[in-house]
Amino acid sequence: MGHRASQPEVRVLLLGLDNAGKSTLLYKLKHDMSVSTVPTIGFNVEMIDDVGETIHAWLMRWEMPGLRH
Ligand SMILES: Nc1nc2c(ncn2[C@@H]2O[C@H](COP(=O)(O)OP(=O)(O)OP(=O)(O)O)[C@@H](O)[C@H]2O)c(=O)[nH]1
Ligand SMILES: [Mg+2]
Repeated sequence: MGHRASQPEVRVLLLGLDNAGKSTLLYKLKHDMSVSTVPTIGFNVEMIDDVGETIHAWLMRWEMPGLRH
């Protein structure tokens, strides 16, 4: 569904307690910006194309002592 042949489609199930930040993380990954959320009724499904660079940048930052957010 729209992904490049060299990049396999990966399906991720995001689980967490109420108000844990699941929707915030989902939309941060999709739009690379913080959005205001309301409690989710049911569930959200989003297609996100190529988050590799974003995740790589996060991992690089988290691996730097003292730079955690
Ligand atoms: N301080 C802080 N607040 C966060 C973070 N992530 C999300 N929040 C806040 O936590 C609240 C809940 O975030 P949501 O993303 O709606 O949480 P959710 O897990 O989707 O909640 P439900 O849909 O009700 O299960 C919001 O007010 C967010 O702004 C974070 O990393 N740090
Ligand atoms: Mg939610």
